[in-house]
Amino acid sequence: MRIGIAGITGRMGQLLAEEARAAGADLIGGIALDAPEGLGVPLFPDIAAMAAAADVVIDFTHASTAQAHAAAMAACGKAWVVGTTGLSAADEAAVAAAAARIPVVYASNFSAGVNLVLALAERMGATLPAETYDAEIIEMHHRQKVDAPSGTAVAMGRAVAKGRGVLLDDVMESGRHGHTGARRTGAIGFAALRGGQVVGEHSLIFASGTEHIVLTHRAFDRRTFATGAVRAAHWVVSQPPRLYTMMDVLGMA
Ligand SMILES: NC(=O)C1=CN([C@@H]2O[C@H](COP(=O)(O)OP(=O)(O)OC[C@H]3O[C@@H](n4cnc5c(N)ncnc54)[C@H](OP(=O)(O)O)[C@@H]3O)[C@@H](O)[C@H]2O)C=CC1
Ligand SMILES: O=C(O)C1=N[C@H](C(=O)O)C[C@H](O)C1
Repeated sequence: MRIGIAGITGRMGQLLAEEARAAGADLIGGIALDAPEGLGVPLFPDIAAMAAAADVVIDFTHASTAQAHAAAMAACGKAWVVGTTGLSAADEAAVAAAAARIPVVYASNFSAGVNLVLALAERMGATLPAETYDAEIIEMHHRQKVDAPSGTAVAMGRAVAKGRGVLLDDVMESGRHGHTGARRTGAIGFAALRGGQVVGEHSLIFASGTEHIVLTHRAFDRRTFATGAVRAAHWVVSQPPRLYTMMDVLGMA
């Protein structure tokens, strides 16, 4: 299988290149915003040129690329694994539109552990009444991270909202500051911390007047995301056009 990597110079891109090779794939090269000389892998001028030479493109770049990459991938007709976070509603609509023509796995987190937490989060949302259990999500990441709250935190919030039969957009309270008033019943709260080189930590808290339940996931090595994304690439390349998640790849959907 021929894999191309969008964002090959990045923290994730470098590990994706290692993991693609370790999994026996043919790493055809990558693209970056401003790649240095002597990277040791072929660099393509843009995603369309790379996709033309690949069977599947793994994309961990920046949200600003999402709409252009979606259009280029749909036109090329190749499979696409998207790990970029911080996508707007319009960006996500563009990814979904591309998935009408090509198979796409789009996931905010490719670790198996987080995807199990997402399944549990939906179940807890469905089971624990919103009137009694306040849902709050805390995440911490490295100082270089550019989007907040993290894609994983948003996915956790969406899972809880789905379990409660509401839309996250209608109940999200993010980054409280100043005279906020009392907490709204049924709100799902978010707090984002940034510092040092934290790979990724997420806690989902359900707090009632008499008990707290906390689900915590800690990633110690971002290789867990890279191995998951390469696994998704091997899986998606033989799937029909559709928008898939990592839960589909893991057989948890
Ligand atoms: N879904 C998941 O499991 C995970 C998702 N992520 C997400 O992946 C993304 C990348 O993270 P990370 O590797 O830490 O970030 P980095 O900043 O380390 O790397 C970003 C990469 O994207 C490239 N890039 C940026 N803008 C463009 C552009 N316009 N066109 C082409 N390439 C571009 C950069 O190129 P250059 O070096 O030239 O600037 C670089 O190669 C983030 O959105 C992050 O949240 C991260 C970890 C896990
Ligand atoms: O930017 C990161 O590093 C990470 N981003 C993803 C997210 O936004 O959830 C996944 C992981 O937490 C690391």
